[in-house]
Amino acid sequence: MEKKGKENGVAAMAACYQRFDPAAYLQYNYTPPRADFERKDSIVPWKLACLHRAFTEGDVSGEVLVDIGSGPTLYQVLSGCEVFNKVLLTDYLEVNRQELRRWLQDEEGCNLDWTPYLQHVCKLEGRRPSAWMEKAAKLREVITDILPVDVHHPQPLAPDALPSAGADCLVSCFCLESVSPDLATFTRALGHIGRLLRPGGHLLLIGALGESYYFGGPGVKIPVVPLNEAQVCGSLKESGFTLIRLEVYTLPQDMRVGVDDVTGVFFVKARKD
Ligand SMILES: C[S@@+](CC[C@H](N)C(=O)[O-])C[C@H]1O[C@@H](n2cnc3c(N)ncnc32)[C@H](O)[C@@H]1O
Ligand SMILES: O=S(=O)(c1ccc2c(c1)CN[C@@H](CF)C2)N1CCSCC1
Repeated sequence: MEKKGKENGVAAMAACYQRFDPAAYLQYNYTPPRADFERKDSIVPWKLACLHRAFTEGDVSGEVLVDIGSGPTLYQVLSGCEVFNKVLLTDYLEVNRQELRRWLQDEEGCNLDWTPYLQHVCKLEGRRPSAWMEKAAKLREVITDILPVDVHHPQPLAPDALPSAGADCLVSCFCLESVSPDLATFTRALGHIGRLLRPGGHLLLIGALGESYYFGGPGVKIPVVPLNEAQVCGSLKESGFTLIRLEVYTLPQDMRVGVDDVTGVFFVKARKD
């Protein structure tokens, strides 16, 4: 794509996000019936189990974990907060950073109660579900910053955001494909965030398969670059990552409720070469 076209696509995407509504987004994706902990085939326990295993199987360690494109959600770091003593959350929009700050500062006005997610991860860790308050306190202790990020910039974070060696681990969920107009831009963005990671550091990536749009609020239809597994693997290789594990979840028919056209979800654990 010639340079002008690439910039236009990214600019158009940024314009869509000016209408993103964190409260609606949380309601569409993170409350029942879509987010159901009781269903055996539910996506939310699957995602939390993928993250729990990835963070606790012994090869992931260090000081600094960065979540790229956090949005208004915290589930991404519920397992990682027990492994890293410095966790950075990041997002492009101030409205999302404000939502995260409200939870972090235990203020009124949060748009989602994360207790069921905290309790579920405590169960995965073999702790009693009532330990969720301790986990919430741990999160509030280790999340040291909530920063602006733009994955389309070669340097997605402010220069002083990370130690010179880079982060030890990155996690990113439903971000890159949701902010990229095409596969080349997705791959470029993956390369940009890869530069935030030290060599040998780990990337945990969760994303949508086969999705071409989602609603980021009432009437806020946001385009998504539809991906398949082969394209995800190709982009990882092209961006200097070695794949450790790829897992795929296929959405049950009744989970396809119109807020998006996602058909499946991938989980990737990879290591930076
Ligand atoms: C689909 S949401 C994913 C939110 C969350 N990680 C999750 O798992 O639900 C995509 C997020 O990407 C953010 N975003 C939009 N443009 C971005 C950009 N250029 N760089 C980084 N993040 C961006 C949006 O603000 C939004 O929070
Ligand atoms: O956790 S999910 O896999 C999920 C969670 C978030 C998103 C999607 C899917 C797909 N569209 C994304 C747009 F970027 C956002 N999930 C989909 C099934 S029901 C519960 C929510």
